[in-house]
Amino acid sequence: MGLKRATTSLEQVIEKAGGCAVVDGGFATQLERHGAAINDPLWSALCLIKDPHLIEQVHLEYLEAGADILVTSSYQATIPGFLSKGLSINEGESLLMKSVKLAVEARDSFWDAMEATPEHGYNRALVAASIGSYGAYLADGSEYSGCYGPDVTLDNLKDFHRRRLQILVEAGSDLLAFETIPNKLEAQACIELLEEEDVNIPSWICFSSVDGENAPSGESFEECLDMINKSDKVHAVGINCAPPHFTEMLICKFKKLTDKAIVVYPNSGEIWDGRAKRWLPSKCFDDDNFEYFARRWRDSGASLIGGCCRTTPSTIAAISKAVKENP
Ligand SMILES: C[S+](C)CC[C@H](N)C(=O)O
Ligand SMILES: N[C@@H](CCS)C(=O)O
Ligand SMILES: [Zn+2]
Repeated sequence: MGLKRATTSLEQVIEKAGGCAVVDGGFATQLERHGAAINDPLWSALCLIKDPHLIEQVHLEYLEAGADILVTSSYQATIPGFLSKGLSINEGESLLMKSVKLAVEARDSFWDAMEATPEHGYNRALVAASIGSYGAYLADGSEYSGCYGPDVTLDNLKDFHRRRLQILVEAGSDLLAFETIPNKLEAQACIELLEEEDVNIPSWICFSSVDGENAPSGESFEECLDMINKSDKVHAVGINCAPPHFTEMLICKFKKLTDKAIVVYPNSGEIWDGRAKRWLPSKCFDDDNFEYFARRWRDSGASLIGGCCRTTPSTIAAISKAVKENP
């Protein structure tokens, strides 16, 4: 599944970016800054139904900020999620496709404009299809706990992810971004699915972390990465939507555990209240902190760096400046 030509493109984009490519920032965050109301079980995926133009606009804003990789709006977009809104399977599948098309269109129109601009300094971005964890779909904050209960099996998780993954690949994404994976079982489901579906575009698997040491389930990253290392379908592994204070420590840990590329895109440091569906203030990084630490993260061995929730295009501009202008 997927076009063979894309298999090396993640490595190429890293190389073209000078050894460290920039991932975009908080997607839902930027939708909200434009006024989108997403306090809903579908969260940012609600905009696929209500305001697709805004999705394209946010992608363009991250491209302008210097993102080499755009992550699609499909984090919390799932067929069961759309069904529970009263949509049909066909409509749900079309919305998933649309999440890729919107990012591809933004990337292509931005790149056409840049190619006509002398000395623009941008790279042609890749489109990474977001595959949010099962916990994201549950919409109860369990992507930060990994507690799916005793009834959720490996097969349940594979069934949950399978159709969305097929659609996102078929829609023409350049890579797959598994995001906020909170436990080993779900990472195993992702790996087995990549194999079973014979996915030929690259993918990364990002875990969340709440203690800066382990996966949220309490399972060690040693055991998670041991398993991931055996899969050649996974090109990069890392952490997203964890506090930035943990990032350097986790890069150093991951460096010892894998030869795969390391991807980090932390949130601002604020804490998600899954029940109230809002961010609680906590020790935070501002854009200057991101600029300073992004360089350290790169020097510690990360080759894909961006931001997650509560980061914005100005954060990504700061990261881009840090990692590209300071070799
Ligand atoms: C990355 S979290 C902030 C996304 C929202 C969460 N899955 C929820 O619906 O509560
Ligand atoms: N790609 C998603 C991740 C949420 S944790 C977003 O930025 O909204
Ligand atoms: Zn996030």
